[in-house]
Amino acid sequence: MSALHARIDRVRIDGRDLISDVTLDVPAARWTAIVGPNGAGKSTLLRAVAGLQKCDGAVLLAGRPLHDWPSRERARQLAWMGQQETGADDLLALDVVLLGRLPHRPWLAPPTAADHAAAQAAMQSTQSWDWRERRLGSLSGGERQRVLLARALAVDAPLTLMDEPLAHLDPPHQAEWMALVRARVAAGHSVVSVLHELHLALQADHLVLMADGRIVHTGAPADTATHDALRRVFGPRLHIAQLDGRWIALPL
Ligand SMILES: Nc1ncnc2c1ncn2[C@@H]1O[C@H](COP(=O)(O)OP(=O)(O)OP(=O)(O)O)[C@@H](O)[C@H]1O
Repeated sequence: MSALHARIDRVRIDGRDLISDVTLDVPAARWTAIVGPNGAGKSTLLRAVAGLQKCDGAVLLAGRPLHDWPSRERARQLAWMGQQETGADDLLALDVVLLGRLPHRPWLAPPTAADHAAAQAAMQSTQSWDWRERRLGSLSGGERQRVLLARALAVDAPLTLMDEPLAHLDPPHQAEWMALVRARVAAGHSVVSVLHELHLALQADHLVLMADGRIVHTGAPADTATHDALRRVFGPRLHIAQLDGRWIALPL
């Protein structure tokens, strides 16, 4: 079964169709990367399938319509990491990560020892535990990103959607992020990430390529058809080659 299946006829904002005729199938226990040029509609699609953006269409989460899920259950099933999220700047980093545990406890109940343990494990896995007592707004872009990643991981949801999770991360932490994703997928979880880093997207299990509000190709990152589609969308200067057995893409 798919972790998520979406048929989106359109997303219309201010009289403009930002997404048209999209079918997105997210395989279970796999890492799916969504790529495409600026303005292609990647974030809009991710927000629509997460239920954060109104759309014409239907989204099935683990086979059940998204809007049929009781909200707390849905929040345990689907974790979200958005792009440039604001609003929690005054909170301590640890409290931000503990927000990820909210769906696991009754309304207004204080965090349990298990919640604290999950938050600590998540922060240690993103190397953000050291600044647990610092306010989110005082952190650098990359430090902040690692706290927000820890919050998404602390949910421990079967499906995690991440919009540009690598923004601001230095190369070692990009590699760490990929190892975290791999570990989650090995444990049976599903991950969808919108990425601009094509060299990392090519390490995913499944690639979704968008352009002009549509999905123009889906396939395995190693497939020649996927490479041809990437060059069609990003231009012939995109050089795709193998390095140490992995596919990389460079604009040359
Ligand atoms: N709230 C909005 N109101 C009007 N237009 C919007 C809104 N949100 C997005 N758009 C437009 O929809 C199009 C798709 O935006 P979206 O953010 O989904 O693209 P993207 O592929 O994620 O881009 P990027 O790679 O630059 O982040 C863009 O042209 C954008 O300007």
